[in-house]
Amino acid sequence: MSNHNQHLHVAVGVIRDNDGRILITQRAKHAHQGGLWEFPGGKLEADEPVQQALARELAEEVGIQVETATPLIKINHDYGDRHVLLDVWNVSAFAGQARGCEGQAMRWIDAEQLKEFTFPAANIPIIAAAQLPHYYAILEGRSATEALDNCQRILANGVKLLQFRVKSLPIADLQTVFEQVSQLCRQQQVSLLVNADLPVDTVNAQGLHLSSRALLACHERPNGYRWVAASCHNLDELQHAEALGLDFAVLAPIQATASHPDATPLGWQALSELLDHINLPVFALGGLGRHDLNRALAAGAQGIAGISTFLAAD
Ligand SMILES: Nc1nc2c([nH]c(=O)n2[C@@H]2O[C@H](COP(=O)(O)OP(=O)(O)OP(=O)(O)O)[C@@H](O)[C@H]2O)c(=O)[nH]1
Ligand SMILES: [Mg+2]
Repeated sequence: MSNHNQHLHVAVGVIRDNDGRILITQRAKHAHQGGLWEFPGGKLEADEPVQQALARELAEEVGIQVETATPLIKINHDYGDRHVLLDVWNVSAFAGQARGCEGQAMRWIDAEQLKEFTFPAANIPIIAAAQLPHYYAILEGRSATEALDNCQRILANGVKLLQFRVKSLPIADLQTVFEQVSQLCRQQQVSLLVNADLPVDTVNAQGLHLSSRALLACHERPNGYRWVAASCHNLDELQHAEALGLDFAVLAPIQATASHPDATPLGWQALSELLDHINLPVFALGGLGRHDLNRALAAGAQGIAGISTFLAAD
């Protein structure tokens, strides 16, 4: 029987142990995408809820009992012979000792090692999502002193992903602040993305964050960065970011915000509907706080981006 145009809904688990390592297994040689590495999981049965399928598949394939699972990302991918909806969950607590119940090879690896293994094509955004944290802080400041102070407050809150969006400073001050922020980020293993008018040769940042205008002017992914992200406000911009192969996007505004009083908020429902069409980790931004994380995850987002919410003490 031909599988052509088959639509499969698949429950997939990114399982983490107490050290934050991730479990990967190798697909059987003769299976679809055989021999490649994967995150354990499998097809939903008729009328089976996705979380139940996740628990069943992870028990069958790697012998664990899921205790805590939160949504990570949904991927729609067409392999030509079949269409898959990969419904991917972070499994942060489980009982039992993982083992390859079907005789498959299995490894526990650090998130940064994921790129050393070959996964099916659909997994590229899953890997980015698994490597990214839930919070993305945007650093602003009206003076060098204020920017540096804000940076220290953000890092003290445990943020591991930071966008440098300091504008309107004399170039010499901007460069000095950038150097100081860079150094703090290196010391504290924080990934830094630059969204500022700095001369390219002074920017030794790991990442680049494109404004929506810069995104639309790009025809290919900028070279040489560990992370490239973009600010988006609608489906067109999100699709452009995905087509360029960017690592993630920020979508705004979700709620009303004092910093952009004229912008119409998208709301949670529109966020969720937009994300159903996008295979990219997306942070929700605009009028949100850290307490909105679960709501953002339920809508299919990677997490929360923000400015002021990361300045306040936890
Ligand atoms: N489990 C899993 N499946 C993936 C991943 N990436 C990906 O493209 N797939 C695709 O999702 C589809 C379903 O997965 P599966 O073969 O694990 O389904 P299953 O466990 O129910 O297999 P079975 O038919 O042997 O019972 C396959 O076409 C597979 O290629 C991944 O990371 N994990
Ligand atoms: Mg499977």
